[in-house]
This record gives sequence, structure tokens and C-alpha cells, in this order.
Amino acid sequence: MGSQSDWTTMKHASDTLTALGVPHETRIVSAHRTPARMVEYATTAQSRGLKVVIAGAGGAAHLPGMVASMTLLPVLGVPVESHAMKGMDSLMSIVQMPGGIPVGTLAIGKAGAINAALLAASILALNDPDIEDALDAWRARQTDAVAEVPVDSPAA
Ligand SMILES: Nc1c(C(=O)O)ncn1[C@@H]1O[C@H](COP(=O)(O)O)[C@@H](O)[C@H]1O
Repeated sequence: MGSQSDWTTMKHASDTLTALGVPHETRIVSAHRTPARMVEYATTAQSRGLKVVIAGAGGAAHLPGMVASMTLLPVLGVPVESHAMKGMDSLMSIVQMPGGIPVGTLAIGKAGAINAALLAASILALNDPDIEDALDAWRARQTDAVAEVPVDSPAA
């Protein structure tokens, strides 16, 4: 993530990966504030054994695209909700990549962070039956939870 202030959003990605039993690391790396660290992180990610990168950033969110430009790993971008523009700036700056350097862009905020983790797990599950089983169980729990909510319960 681009800043420690993104953690309240990106924690949902980390928590979801933990729930699925997916080993992962969390780092603060900024294309703007720590460009050398960002280059180091992106260019060594694959050789360190990482398989997918989830990059969350807000505002002028260049981090996901810059990381994607320096690795062949799949990069999933999470637009963190900004105060000034409610995350529309983050979304537009992540989703509008030029053709040739893709970033798989998720929704703004918590839902995007959770879905980035689920999508990363789906990618890993192609070669990992344990993660596939964990995703199956996660979906089943979600289905049960929705089915059990009475229609007249107060909105969450
Ligand atoms: N968008 C980026 C990048 C980047 O794209 O490299 N680095 C930091 N930031 C964002 O700046 C916002 C405000 O950061 P601060 O709260 O630290 O001022 C955060 O949402 C962060 O992701």
C-alpha cells in the first residue's frame, strides 16, 4: 500500500487472505514518496517467490500501475477511498492504464480490498488445491450467512 493510512482498507485484504490460509506479506511502498523502494520491490517480487501483487493506493494512485510496469506478476489494484473525491480519483488513476500494462482493478474501498484477496486466491487456486478448497468453503459460508438473514432485520 502507498501509505500507512491505507491500512484500514487494505487490512481487509490481509484478513481475507489469512482466513483462506494464503501466506502473504504486507508492505508500505510508494511510487511517489519511496520510488527507489518501489522499484526494488517490483523488480524482485517474482524472484522472491511472490505470485500475485495486491497494490492499494489513494488519490493520484500510481503505485499499482508503476508496479505492474516492472513485473510480469498479476497486479490487482485497490482504489483506496480519498477524502477529496471519495476514491473516484483513486479508481480512475488505477483503472485507466494504457494498453499493454494491465492492472486488474477492483472496487473502491473495503469491498475492493476483500475482492482483491479473493481474486488473488482464485489465481493461486489454479495450482493449489488447498486454496481451492478454502475458497469453496468461504463461498459456502457466505451463502449460508445470506440465507440465514431474516428479511425484516435492520440493514447492516
Ligand atoms: N497514491 C499514493 C502513492 C503512490 O501511488 O505511489 N503513494 C502514496 N499514495 C497515497 O497517498 C494517500 C495519502 O497518504 P497519507 O495519508 O500518507 O498522506 C494514500 O491513500 C496513499 O495511498
